[in-house]
Amino acid sequence: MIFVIVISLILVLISALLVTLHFGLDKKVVYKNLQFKHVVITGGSSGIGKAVAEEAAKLGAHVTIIGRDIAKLESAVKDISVCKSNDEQKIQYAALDITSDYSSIEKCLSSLEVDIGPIFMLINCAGMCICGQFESMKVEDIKQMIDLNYFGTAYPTRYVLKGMKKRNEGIIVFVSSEAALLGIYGYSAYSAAKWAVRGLAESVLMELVGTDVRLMLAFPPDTDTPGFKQEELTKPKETKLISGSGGLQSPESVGKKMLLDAMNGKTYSVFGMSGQLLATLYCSSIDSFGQVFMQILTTGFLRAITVPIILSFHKIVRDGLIERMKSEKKTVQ
Ligand SMILES: NC(=O)C1=CN([C@@H]2O[C@H](COP(=O)(O)OP(=O)(O)OC[C@H]3O[C@@H](n4cnc5c(N)ncnc54)[C@H](OP(=O)(O)O)[C@@H]3O)[C@@H](O)[C@H]2O)C=CC1
Ligand SMILES: CCCCCCCCCCCCCCCC(=O)[C@@H](N)CO
Repeated sequence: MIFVIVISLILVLISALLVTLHFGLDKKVVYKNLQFKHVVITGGSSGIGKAVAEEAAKLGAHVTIIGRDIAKLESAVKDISVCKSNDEQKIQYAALDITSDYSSIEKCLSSLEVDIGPIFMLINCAGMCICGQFESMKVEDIKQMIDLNYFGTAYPTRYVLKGMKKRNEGIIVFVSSEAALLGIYGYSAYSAAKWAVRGLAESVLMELVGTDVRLMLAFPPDTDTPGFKQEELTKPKETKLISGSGGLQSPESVGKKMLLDAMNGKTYSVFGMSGQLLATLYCSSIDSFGQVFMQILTTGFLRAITVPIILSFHKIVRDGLIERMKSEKKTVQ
């Protein structure tokens, strides 16, 4: 009996491999340098976005950062300029609220292209997280999560796609979050927006098959940025405990890896063990035969590891509930 099962599994694997070979993998597009290429980074005045901007400047790019606060933009331009690899590079900013209507986004980005040149790389990094139990969240915050994290990515992307497809070159980066790979207590409204970012990315990706334009989706875990420090102030204890188990990265390491992964034609960019684990289970990119083979060998085993982890998260929530009930009783007495 076991012999029959093993033989059938091997036959299934071999036929799957033959069919995969028949269709062939998508062409891998690698961009080796950014010398004098125009790189636009929304949210480039702080945290992860600023770190990516500094890396792009080191690689010789013309860099435009986008944000709302002009003092922050000016000071970031100074810091990014220090990273330039030659004097002809232009480092500048554009003040724009990325939640504005489409025509404002179009106007801003097209004027940047007139000034500096066609956008070669768009990094959609502007975003933020407001945490809380869903029923207690301000209704306007729920909408803000989608306006900023989703539309703030969708609109600039819609604008750059036409030109990139026409020139048959370019890279778009979407910054999602590990919170778009599994639902987490306290991240509801934010997570839904980052999940939408993932849905958009994977569909647009398929629309780019056959071209040399690439789109990469990044899933950072907690990263020690000004935005993260702000979010920690109101984050429920349960969210801190669960989210913290993914570790804390530095914006510099996330920014550097993100930029290199995008230039190397990766579909997903993940950070640390938690990112590897979650992406293997829930994303399963098809970049190489070796990668697919590893996925086939490991996913069952990884599922066995993650089920107890997820259940331990549920225990954190149950413990929090018991603690709150106890303290409510005390205050009544
Ligand atoms: N830090 C973390 O733990 C993680 C972060 N992420 C994601 O990474 C991205 C960067 O986060 P992080 O570096 O922590 O954030 P920061 O708060 O440090 O920086 C956010 C940047 O976005 C800009 N921004 C915010 N709102 C707008 C707006 N309406 N229009 C234009 N620009 C705006 C800010 O400038 P200004 O305020 O001047 O507009 C700033 O430049 C976000 O999308 C976040 O969701 C994902 C996973 C983990
Ligand atoms: C199922 C397998 C489990 C394996 C271990 C997984 C650990 C989960 C950690 C999730 C971390 C989510 C971080 C989101 C950070 C973020 O987006 C905010 N900080 C935004 O600012």
